[in-house]
This record gives sequence, C-alpha cells and structure tokens, in this order.
Amino acid sequence: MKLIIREDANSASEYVAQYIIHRINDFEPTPERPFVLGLPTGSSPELIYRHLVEAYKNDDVSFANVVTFNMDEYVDLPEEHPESYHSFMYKHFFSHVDIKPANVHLLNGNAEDLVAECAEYERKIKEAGGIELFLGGTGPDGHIAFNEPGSSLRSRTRVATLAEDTIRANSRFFDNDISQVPKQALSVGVGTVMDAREVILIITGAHKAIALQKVVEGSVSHIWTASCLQMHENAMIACDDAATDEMQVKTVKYFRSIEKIEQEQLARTQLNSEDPRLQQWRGALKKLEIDTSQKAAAPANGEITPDSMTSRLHDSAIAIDDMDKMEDGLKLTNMGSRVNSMAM
Ligand SMILES: N[C@@H]1[C@@H](O)[C@H](O)[C@@H](COP(=O)(O)O)O[C@@H]1O
Repeated sequence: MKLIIREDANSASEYVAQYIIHRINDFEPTPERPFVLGLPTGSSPELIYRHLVEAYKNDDVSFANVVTFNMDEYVDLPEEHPESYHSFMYKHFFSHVDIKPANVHLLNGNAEDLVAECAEYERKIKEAGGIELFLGGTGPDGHIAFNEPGSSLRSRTRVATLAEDTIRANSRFFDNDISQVPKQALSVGVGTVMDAREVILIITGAHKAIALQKVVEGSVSHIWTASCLQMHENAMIACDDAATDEMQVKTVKYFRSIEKIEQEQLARTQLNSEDPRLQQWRGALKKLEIDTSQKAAAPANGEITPDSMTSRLHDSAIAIDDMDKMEDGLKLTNMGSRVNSMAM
C-alpha cells in the first residue's frame, strides 16, 4: 500500500485528481476499450470532482470513453432527492463533463427487486471488463462504500444496513435529523472493491484520524473494512496531515520517504530520457581517459593540501575527445550549476 500525505485536503485531492487524469490519458481509452472507473460520494471526494471538472474544461482530460460505476445508493430515497447519490453525482461531476449517460452506472435503491438489482450490477461490472481504478472514501468508523463494521471482507454488491455511527455522521445532510436518514443502502461489497485492478482512498480531516490509523497500522479486520486495502496489490491512500494525527511518527516518516525516493527516481528518469544534452554528456564521458603518467609528484611531506589536489586534477589530463563540440554549459567545469537547473 502507498500512503500519500499532503498538507491539506485540497492538495491531497488535487494529487488524486491528477493521478486519475494521468491514468485515463495513459490508458488511451476508446469506445471499444473504455476506462472503467469506480466512484464514491461524500464530502471528501467533492474536491477531487472539482479538480477533474476543471481539468476537463482545460482540455486536459476527456471522459467520453470512461465508464463509471458508483459505490452505493440509499434505499427508498427518490433519485431526485437532493441527497440521493444520483443527485450528488450529477451535481458535482456528471453534468459538467463529456461522459455519455449510457456509460454511467448507479445502483437503483428504488428497484422493485433489490437483490436482483445488486446481482445485475455485479454482472454489468464484469461485462465492462472489471473496474480499472476504484476511487473511494471512508467513514470515521473505517467503512468503505456502505460496508459497515462487521461486513464480510468477501462481500459482494448487496443491501446493507447502515450503522448507528454512519446514520449520525450522514444526518448532517438531512437537516441534522437522524430520523430522515435512510437506514439501508445498496452497496458494492468489499470483495467487489478488491477485484478492481487499482484502489485509491481519500481520507482527510482529524475526525478520520483513528480510521486512518486502524486502516494502515491495524490488522486486516472486518471491523475497519477499509483495512482490506492492506491485502490489495495496487492500493493507495491519499490523506492530509490532520488525518495522520493518530499514526506513529515512524510510519508517517516511512511513507514520506518512499514517496521522496520515488520522486527522485522519476526526476532522474525524466532527466535521462528528455534532456539530449545529458546524452551528449554521457557519450563524452564514455571516452573519458585518465592519464596517470602525468600526475604531479606527491609533496615531499606526503601531505595533500587543497592546492596540491587542484594541480593534480589539471595534471592528470582528463580527456574528453569531443569536448570542443560540447555546448559550454555541459563542460565538466560547468556541470555543477547545470545539474541544479536540470533536476526539476
Ligand atoms: N457511503 C458513503 C461512503 O462511501 C463515504 O466514503 C462516506 C464518507 O463520507 P464523507 O467523505 O462525507 O466523510 O460516506 C458515506 O457513508
């Protein structure tokens, strides 16, 4: 599992949005081979949707060949209700991008036969070739989708009953009136999420700190269902500083160091592949010869001073055959300043 930590919710969300954009663009989806994206609702992903919409408006990404499957929907709440997940998705995302309505999939919490609706949803996911990337959030009790504490880690799409904590947390969307919050929902299962080829969770805010700690540092458990990610081979959690409040400093440092090393490696790879001047420098270095016969004699007292080192460097005649043909900035004497300017 990867843990990406950013200063605040906005930068964590921006990171996730950029990541999704790269994944879609690299995939080069077509109508025959669409990118299949799993999507969540909730306040945490709102900022991600805002960044995705902005990127679409800037022509950085298209959703024309993206197929989506949402995680969950309340049971018995009319689709047009402002707090239904149908309304949420159109309000924050679908209405603002070029996604084709036929490519959007949301569970129907008003279906006559809810069990058949769930089975059909699983069938459609399979028919679409499985989910390439499932984006999710988590509740303060560590649930993923509506897989409340105690849900089987192999569960599939089904009717789920909301836990007291979730009803209380979601009452903020229903005039803080617990009695208005639906008590059941249709939800993809933990197993459905785990089948995705990649899973990303966004977890932000100090109120999610215990959940994040349990999910990352605790054991895999059906009580904190998002901990299932520990068993996924391609999972990432993006969080803000506040959400790491309950984690061990050692864990936070470790995940930060992984990201730092990856960034350094990436910068090096980009430098190698993109800068033709570096290739030129490499080619020249291969021809580097050191003529030790011309080295200055060691001082009688054997002491090596900065002065004697400088003269040795000159005398030892580092020869680069085509040095004259190189751009000035690439000559060894000038490399120090170049490396900094090329590194980022
Ligand atoms: N079923 C949804 C979850 O999928 C979501 O992750 C959670 C967190 O929501 P928020 O981001 O608003 O805290 O809310 C609901 O319970």
